[in-house]
Amino acid sequence: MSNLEIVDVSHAYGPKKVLNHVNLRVGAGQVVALVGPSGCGKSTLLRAILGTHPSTEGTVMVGGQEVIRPNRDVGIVYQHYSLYEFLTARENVAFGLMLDQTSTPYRWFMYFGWRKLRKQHLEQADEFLKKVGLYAARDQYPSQMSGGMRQRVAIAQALIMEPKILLLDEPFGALDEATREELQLMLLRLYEENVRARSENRTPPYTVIIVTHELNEALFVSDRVVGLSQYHNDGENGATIVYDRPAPVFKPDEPKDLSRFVEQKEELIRAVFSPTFQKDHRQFVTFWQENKKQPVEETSEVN
Ligand SMILES: Nc1ncnc2c1ncn2[C@@H]1O[C@H](COP(=O)(O)OP(=O)(O)OP(=O)(O)O)[C@@H](O)[C@H]1O
Repeated sequence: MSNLEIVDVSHAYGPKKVLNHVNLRVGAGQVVALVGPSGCGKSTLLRAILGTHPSTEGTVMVGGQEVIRPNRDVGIVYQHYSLYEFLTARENVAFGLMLDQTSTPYRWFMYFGWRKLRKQHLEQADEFLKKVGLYAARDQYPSQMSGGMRQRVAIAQALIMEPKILLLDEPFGALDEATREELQLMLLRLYEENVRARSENRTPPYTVIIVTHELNEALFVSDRVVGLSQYHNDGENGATIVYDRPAPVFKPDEPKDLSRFVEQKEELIRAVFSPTFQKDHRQFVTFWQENKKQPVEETSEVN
């Protein structure tokens, strides 16, 4: 079973058709970069996956369940961090678990049980802060942190809920170049956990869709690039997936060798961003055919 399955999703805002028969299947452990021209409907698609704005047609399934409202199987981190200013890093990360696992009466009337649970949640938060390289700052408040540190906390805050899919909506867009690179490496480190889990026959823990305007970032941090675009033969009825191919996988300790994806970046620019490159939109939608390592049942393609 795929972690995310988008089946024939179309969306319109009144008469304005934005998404046009979008189909996408994402397996556990994939890190998908979602790119596309400005205004093509990336946020609309994310909102349908999140369940805040279900699509006008089609179905979104996460972990085999139809998404009709926000739920804990889908996490999201936005460009502008939304941490609780009055909580430390570890308290911020533990906060979701506390809300999920305790009620107000429980916290009031089961004081000792609550204290014990809280200790466990804070310990779990510490583990996730280690994963995002922020353990040393666990007792700092957001006002004492840089933008990059806050974004790491936001990612740990989302990961601790163990979502079936984590949506990252331009997560590094507000950061300077050097900090952005550090956070990209952090994502590659998380991806290494997926690789390790796969090699030990465990389910890889992190399944991610990252929306980014930066094509170098898209190709660097993901193992699959999906292009959503209105530039295709039926574009007047909205954007659809016109590109879906594997991306090169980098290791965090390797040099960032951009030459490994120069050709693919040019292909992506033509296939997704060029208004004049007329094409059958299936031509570059070949991820499952190309990725032979996936189980057989995943190879029948969509769209
Ligand atoms: N609530 C809304 N009501 C009407 N039109 C909307 C609404 N939200 C988005 N749109 C329109 O739908 C289209 C897709 O918007 P969306 O924000 O999903 O695109 P996007 O690809 O995320 O854009 P960007 O890359 O610029 O963030 C745009 O033309 C936008 O103006």
